[in-house]
Amino acid sequence: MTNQYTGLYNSELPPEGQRQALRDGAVPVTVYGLGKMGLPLAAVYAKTTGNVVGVDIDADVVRMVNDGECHVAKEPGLPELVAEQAGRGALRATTDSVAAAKEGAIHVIIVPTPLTDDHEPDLAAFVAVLDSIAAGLAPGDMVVVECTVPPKTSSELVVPHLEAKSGISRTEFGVAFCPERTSSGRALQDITGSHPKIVGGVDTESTRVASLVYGEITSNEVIAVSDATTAESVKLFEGLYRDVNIALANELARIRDDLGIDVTEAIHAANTQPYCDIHAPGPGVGGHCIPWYPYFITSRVTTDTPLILTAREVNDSMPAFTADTLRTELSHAGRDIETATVAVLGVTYRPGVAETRATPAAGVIDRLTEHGATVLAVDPMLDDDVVASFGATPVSLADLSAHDLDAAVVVTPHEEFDDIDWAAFDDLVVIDGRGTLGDIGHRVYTIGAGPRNTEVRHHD
Ligand SMILES: NC(=O)C1=CN([C@@H]2O[C@H](COP(=O)(O)OP(=O)(O)OC[C@H]3O[C@@H](n4cnc5c(N)ncnc54)[C@H](O)[C@@H]3O)[C@@H](O)[C@H]2O)C=CC1
Ligand SMILES: CC(=O)N[C@@H]1[C@@H](OP(=O)(O)OP(=O)(O)OC[C@H]2O[C@@H](n3ccc(=O)[nH]c3=O)[C@H](O)[C@@H]2O)O[C@H](C(=O)O)[C@@H](O)[C@@H]1O
Repeated sequence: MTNQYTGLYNSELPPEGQRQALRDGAVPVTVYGLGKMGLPLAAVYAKTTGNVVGVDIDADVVRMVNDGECHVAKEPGLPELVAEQAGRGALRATTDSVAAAKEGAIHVIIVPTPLTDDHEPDLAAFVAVLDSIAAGLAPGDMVVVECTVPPKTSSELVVPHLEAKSGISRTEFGVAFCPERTSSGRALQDITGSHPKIVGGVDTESTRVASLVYGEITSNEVIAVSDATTAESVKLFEGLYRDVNIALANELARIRDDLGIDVTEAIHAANTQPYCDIHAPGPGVGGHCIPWYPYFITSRVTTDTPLILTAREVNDSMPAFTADTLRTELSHAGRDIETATVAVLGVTYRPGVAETRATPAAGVIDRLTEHGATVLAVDPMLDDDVVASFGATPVSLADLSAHDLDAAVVVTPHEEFDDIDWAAFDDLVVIDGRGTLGDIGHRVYTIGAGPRNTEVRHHD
């Protein structure tokens, strides 16, 4: 197997020669995973290097990329970039991961690293990619891990696994953890410059190569930390910080009725102090990142982590709190949730992102069902079968007013909900999960802010 390319690890070229080789396409890049994060990343690598092959197990994704189409919704600039890079031959896609590994000199891994039901990191897809890379690894290659992994994965799994499976000494290839710090909906700007890029290698040469590569990808600074485990921890700490601070906001929202204030108003005022950054309360914490990353730490340490786990308990309690609050508000209005028809608005984990992993809507639907309610659900980004899989009756936004609703719960405020004609409904009781509703002419309880417009109405 000979690769007519320049491997950067232990390269004898001077640094500027390495950068030029990268920009000239003489350092082929293989990106494993072409999803919400992998496709924008591959497209940016293609724009920078002109020589990227993307790997995905989903043949439809591969076909669309090769046709210059973008399967990721609501990513500004991405459809144009994919079309442009595929059109000029800078970005190709394949399901043949081994063939693609043999072509690559830089291997970028950005496949799902989910959690099992018993809160263990599930690295099956990640290891499958390692096996493919091992089959195509060559001396001088660089492996870049962008998907979030537990601490020590790069040094204690990636390196020995690749060395054993490829037969190539660990002294001949590089491995670095370079976390994806991207938010859906702003992927291209996040990948190319919103934040400094963190890189951490399993050895000095790996850190050097990762710094050189990302110096060409981002317009922001590249922060080289001490090693790969430090970089893995940076990514997880960011997520832990977010989860714990959302939990504080949620706990404050739970005591809102005791205090009799608008807690979100108090949070906004408190945050005018530069040392205070209390996050926003809501119906729960979803996605395959923030609610899962804490377990990437707790599953790997022996020391007790009461704060991390308590924050998870608080955040996981919010879907039930939301449904229980609706039951209370209906009761205050003289109505019984057991005979109520309730519409859950928004099933994805956050607006504008077609992702349902760990969505709070699941817990809200479950608890409403436990209370005996008839539960409908609306989500403009999801197919009916996906919505139905959560145990609710799917309803289109257009048909919603045809239903005799008693209540609604806004879990995920998609922008399409701004057009709802609330006047078309009689005497609703509404839970506003994210504080996005204005004066809609119905009784509303906003998580964190509390009830408004509560004068009793006669329900015919
Ligand atoms: N979604 C986000 O906001 C962020 C995610 N991340 C990290 O990136 C990872 C991926 O996230 P997303 O792109 O959102 O996931 P996604 O589910 O949107 O896309 C994953 C893609 O990988 C493909 N895939 C699965 N197994 C594969 C395999 N063995 N080989 C090749 N392709 C495979 C899937 O077909 C899919 O197209 C996450 O698990 C997380 O660790 C990091 C920062 C942000
Ligand atoms: C530290 C941080 O801000 N991480 C970001 C986060 O993005 P993600 O797509 O998971 O969305 P998110 O805004 O964190 O929201 C996660 C969940 O938490 C909820 N949420 C968020 C912020 C808040 O104040 N209150 C709240 O309840 C959201 O509704 C959602 O259900 O996780 C991404 C990741 O690591 O995958 C990361 O790249 C992103 O930069």
